[in-house]
Amino acid sequence: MEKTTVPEYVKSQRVSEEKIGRIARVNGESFVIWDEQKSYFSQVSGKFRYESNEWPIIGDWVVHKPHSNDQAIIHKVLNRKTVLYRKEPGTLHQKQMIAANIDSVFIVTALKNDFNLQRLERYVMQAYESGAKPIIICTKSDLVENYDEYRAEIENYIPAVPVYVISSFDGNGMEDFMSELKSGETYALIGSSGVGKSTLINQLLGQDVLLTNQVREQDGKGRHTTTHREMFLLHNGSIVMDTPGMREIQVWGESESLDLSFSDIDQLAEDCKFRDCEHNEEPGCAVQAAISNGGMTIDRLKSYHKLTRELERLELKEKYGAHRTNRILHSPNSKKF
Ligand SMILES: Nc1nc2c(ncn2[C@@H]2O[C@H](COP(=O)(O)OP(=O)(O)OP(=O)(O)O)[C@@H](O)[C@H]2O)c(=O)[nH]1
Ligand SMILES: [Zn+2]
Repeated sequence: MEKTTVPEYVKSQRVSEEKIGRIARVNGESFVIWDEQKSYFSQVSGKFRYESNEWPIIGDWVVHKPHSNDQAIIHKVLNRKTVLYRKEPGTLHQKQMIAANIDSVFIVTALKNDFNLQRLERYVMQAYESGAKPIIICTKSDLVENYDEYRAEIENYIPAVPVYVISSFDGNGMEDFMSELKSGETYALIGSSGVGKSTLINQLLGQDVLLTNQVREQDGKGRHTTTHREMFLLHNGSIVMDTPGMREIQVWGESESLDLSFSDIDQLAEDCKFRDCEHNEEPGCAVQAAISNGGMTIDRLKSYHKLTRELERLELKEKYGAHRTNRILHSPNSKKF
């Protein structure tokens, strides 16, 4: 039976003798909570259901009241430290909360086939957006000879984000990567389907808890979609979340997270002649100068521009609604993206 330790930022929200626990599994309207003594199956209270327009999400700290040995009612969700979002499927710009109170997001990519620097960069933005720290993990190093070249390419393209290269098959890099995991910290994995997220979680757990694609293929059932979200306690006391539904890339958010993931461009831009330099044709542009003298690649600037435009578009949508925005964006005078 799993239990957990309540951190200070959560304890400080406790009123008198309230019991605090953490949502460790979400399956529709059923939850599993871990508290400091034990775990409970639980549901939200009638009042919560009536008054709140948001359901608890995986990783949430909640106030709960046990009503039997293994059952409890959830009364309140406590303030979240970080929230990981995705775009609501089938909508243009609605955000859906996926997971809460994550310390670091593992951005998982597989070497060789899945490798795409721009896509990685977007995942990094998504992580910054959540408030958590991004960490890049390249899996399947056993499939390539030159994995250090891949690592160098990423480190060069996305500075200031740690990169780990691992193989769940031959164990390469695993020790180094596992030393990154700290007791009491919460990690979520995101990345495309098939990159090896479930395999990695099984490795970390030391047992096959999650079904991997390989198993699904072997048992003839093919791909199946996991609908529940769950977190796992590792032997060293850290927590890893499986968050199905984080497979696709979406971009949204505020320009602030753009600045964070493009800190290199940001830094150069301080020397641009104009404060509002867009680093195109402006005179005295330090970013263009860096490109000329080989200090930065043109691709990097291109993806910066692309993301800037996507974010602007999103902000417009949020401001005016999709219908109006489409008209603005598709009017003959507007830039096409
Ligand atoms: N060669 C190699 N294959 C791996 C490695 N890790 C996972 N795989 C294989 O890659 C396939 C996909 O792995 P999964 O762990 O199911 O991938 P996933 O990211 O969880 O996929 P979804 O659940 O669809 O998101 C399986 O066939 C694994 O056996 C690795 O380190 N090396
Ligand atoms: Zn400039």
